[in-house]
Amino acid sequence: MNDPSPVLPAGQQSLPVMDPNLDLGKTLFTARGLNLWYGQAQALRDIDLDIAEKKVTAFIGPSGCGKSTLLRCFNRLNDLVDDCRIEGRIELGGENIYDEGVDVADLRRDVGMVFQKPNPFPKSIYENVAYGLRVQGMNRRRRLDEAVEWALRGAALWDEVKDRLDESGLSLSGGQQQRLVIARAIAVRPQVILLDEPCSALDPISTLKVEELIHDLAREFTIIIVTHNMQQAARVSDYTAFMYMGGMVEFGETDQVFTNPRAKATEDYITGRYG
Ligand SMILES: Nc1ncnc2c1ncn2[C@@H]1O[C@H](COP(=O)(O)OP(=O)(O)OP(=O)(O)O)[C@@H](O)[C@H]1O
Repeated sequence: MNDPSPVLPAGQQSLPVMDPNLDLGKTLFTARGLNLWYGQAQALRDIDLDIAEKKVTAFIGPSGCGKSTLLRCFNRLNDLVDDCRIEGRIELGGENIYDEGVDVADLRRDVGMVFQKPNPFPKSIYENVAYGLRVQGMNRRRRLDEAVEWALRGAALWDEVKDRLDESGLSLSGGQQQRLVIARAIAVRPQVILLDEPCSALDPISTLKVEELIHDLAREFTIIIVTHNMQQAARVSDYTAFMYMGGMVEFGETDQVFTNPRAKATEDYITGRYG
């Protein structure tokens, strides 16, 4: 019988996941030996991965391969899942974020997250963005005004909402809501923004706006994005990680992964042979 697993080309027993010539520049996260189980089911297997600072890294792969699970490891969101067990380490600034004593609230402030479906609070546009700043103790109106404007400009939304800041965030279109949520995430000036399929609920024009935004945000923030959309990964990311069945099959510069994949499984996936 032929090998039913497309993870490795026939006859190839192991493949260095990372391109040996890859130069990531400064790395922000270093994940080593990461394994994760939901109950008895293993969802991540021996993941080693470096995330470059102020670049966009995309996770791609077929449904259920573990992309969102891996993304949620970077802000310990999986801690909230009963029965989830994690082994291995992820270092941020030399410190293992899974060490006992790490303040998870601090970590999540430093590593913001935006989900698939826009989720503004049922509050005004202004208060949506000011929320995290108020939690941090910023109360002076002038400073809040400046920070809200900065975040809305950063999320490419200011011009569309500057005259309606007191209206509900829920009154915005889906694409505007997603940019509002991005403004809320960047307002507290995290180092990292995790994006879990941020465009999958958006129309093509809103998608384009958010993609342009991702590109601009990478000047200031480190971005990790999960996407089903391979064209999107190719358009927005500097580095791409291809996952399959909980494992990391290939990681490299996005151009290389899409034009000259090293693993046959990557090639099969990006040419649509499975997915
Ligand atoms: N909270 C959970 N409890 C139990 N199992 C889970 C949980 N979340 C994910 N899983 C399982 O872990 C595996 C990986 O799921 P994950 O959502 O990370 O994959 P994905 O690649 O992001 O998938 P998709 O592209 O469909 O969103 C799947 O088998 C999924 O059923």
